[in-house]
Amino acid sequence: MHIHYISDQNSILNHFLAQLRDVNVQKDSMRFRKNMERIGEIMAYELSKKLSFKTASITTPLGTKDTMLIKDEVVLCSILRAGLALHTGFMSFFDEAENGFVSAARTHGASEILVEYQAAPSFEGKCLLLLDPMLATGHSMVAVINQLMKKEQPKEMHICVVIAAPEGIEYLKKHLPENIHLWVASLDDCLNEHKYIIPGIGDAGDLAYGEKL
Ligand SMILES: O=P(O)(O)OC[C@H]1O[C@H](OP(=O)(O)OP(=O)(O)O)[C@H](O)[C@@H]1O
Ligand SMILES: O=c1cc[nH]c(=O)[nH]1
Ligand SMILES: [Mg+2]
Repeated sequence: MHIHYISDQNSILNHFLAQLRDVNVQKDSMRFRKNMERIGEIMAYELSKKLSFKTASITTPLGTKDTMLIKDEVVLCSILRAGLALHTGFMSFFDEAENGFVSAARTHGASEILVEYQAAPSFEGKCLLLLDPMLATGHSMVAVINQLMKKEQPKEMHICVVIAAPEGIEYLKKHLPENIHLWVASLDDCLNEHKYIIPGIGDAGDLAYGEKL
């Protein structure tokens, strides 16, 4: 697996991550969603550097300019619910991307994953980006990928997460093909006994959309 840490250099990304984590700022769920979106935009920009490009000739009012434009067909697929705000950020940069949504529910203390809902376009031969802010045990991500890959194979797969636990990364390495890319904004310390990332941010879905029953 090729792992890319997008916060290995200090940048304004640190501010957005700090606000996501800060218990006082977290009370403002609109800011939480906005920061998730902004991190999606930054990650989309960094990831775009690894895509395939082709030359295009652009006509200006005064001449023409050869420019390198993205050749890959991009499909964005987020995991419900917490992936939605991140998805919005990616969409605002990959404006021609097709979009898919898959549900994953952690049951029995996060050891079993229910993947019940799937609405995704064909990604055969395309560049598939899987979006979820949290990679904790990695079980949700692997369950979703196994479900999606039953029928089709993308040309390239990029997993995009904001906060990752080392346990989740090890799980992906064990259960997914080697040629996958993993994009991470922050690598945190470990999981607690409830499979939450420490120090993490808490429950990303609840912080963005409110507590569920
Ligand atoms: O790596 P794992 O241990 O599988 O955990 C990560 C999953 O947990 C969170 O979703 P959650 O189940 O809380 O659903 P939600 O988005 O509806 O809150 C998160 O957004 C991931 O999908
Ligand atoms: O820390 C965690 C782990 C899983 N899901 C979350 O939202 N947060
Ligand atoms: Mg949740």
